[in-house]
Amino acid sequence: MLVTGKDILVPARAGKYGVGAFNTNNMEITQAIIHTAEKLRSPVIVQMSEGAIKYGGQDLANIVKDLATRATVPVALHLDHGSSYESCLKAIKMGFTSVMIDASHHPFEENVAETRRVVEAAHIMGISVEAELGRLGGIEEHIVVDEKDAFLTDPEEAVQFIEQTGTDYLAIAIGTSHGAYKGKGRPYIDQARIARIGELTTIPLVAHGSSGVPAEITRRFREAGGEIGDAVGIADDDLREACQHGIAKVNVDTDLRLASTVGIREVLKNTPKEFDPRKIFGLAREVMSQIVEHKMGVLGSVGKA
Ligand SMILES: O=C(COP(=O)(O)O)N(O)CCCCOP(=O)(O)O
Ligand SMILES: [Ca+2]
Ligand code: NA
Ligand SMILES: [Zn+2]
Repeated sequence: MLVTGKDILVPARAGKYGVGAFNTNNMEITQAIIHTAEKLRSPVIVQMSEGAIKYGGQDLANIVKDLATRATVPVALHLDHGSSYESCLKAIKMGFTSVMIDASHHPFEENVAETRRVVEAAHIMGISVEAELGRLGGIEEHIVVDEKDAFLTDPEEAVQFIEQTGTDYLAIAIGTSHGAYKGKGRPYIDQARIARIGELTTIPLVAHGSSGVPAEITRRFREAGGEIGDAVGIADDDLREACQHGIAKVNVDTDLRLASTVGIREVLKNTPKEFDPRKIFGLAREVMSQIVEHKMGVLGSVGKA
């Protein structure tokens, strides 16, 4: 059933488990996410960035909404990294049941003001809101936040921010970053900071940049002709621990990008005579489903629907 993000995340925070928020850009990715959630009896969030909306538009949103509505588990359709009030309202008009207003690159007061506007409008329409305080390293949706400017979320500021905005859940900067290159060795994640914010707040917390970039996937990626450097993602144990301290929404896009590319490259490499799109995209869907299954197991959302 199609529900709001709050319907999914409030129980997750209370139950100390994480719910995967997986980005989609086409039908096969959407099927891999929602069919796997049904198979595992797991709630799930399907999210579209502004880039995905540009790419798939209402067509893609309708595919997600239809699968979500017919799904036997709770599914929310979420706008990822909404860059403006207008963008959030447009997404709500398209049928999204959850929207992120990402104003975290603005000074505190501006972020509060922009977030409040979205919260007021979204709540009138029964839609829940994700806001962000603090900056991830790496490439943010609209700006490059280089390491020295990246700043982690201040726990006391987070309390103020939540009180002043009424946001339903909060993305916090805890050392993670978007993309396949999250650092050398074991990427840094500030568990003490998560725990502190979790102690001081009650709303669900959101971890961006949570792809694990599994070694098996990068090995297959190279093996099938792809080129990727020493990519590394967040360790499964670090994600598990973060969900014990208040992280309830866990954003994953890169792992699905890598998995779908592995599937496509392997078909093209191993069966050069193949040109049936169902074969070419079918293996990608299968590899992505395996990734979604693994992630739901790590986060503890299996059987929670
Ligand atoms: O936190 C994450 C994903 O983190 P990850 O990179 O670790 O998977 N996200 O919010 C996904 C961001 C995707 C935006 O990319 P496009 O604009 O190209 O659609
Ligand atoms: Ca941001
Ligand atoms: Na988001
Ligand atoms: Zn993100």
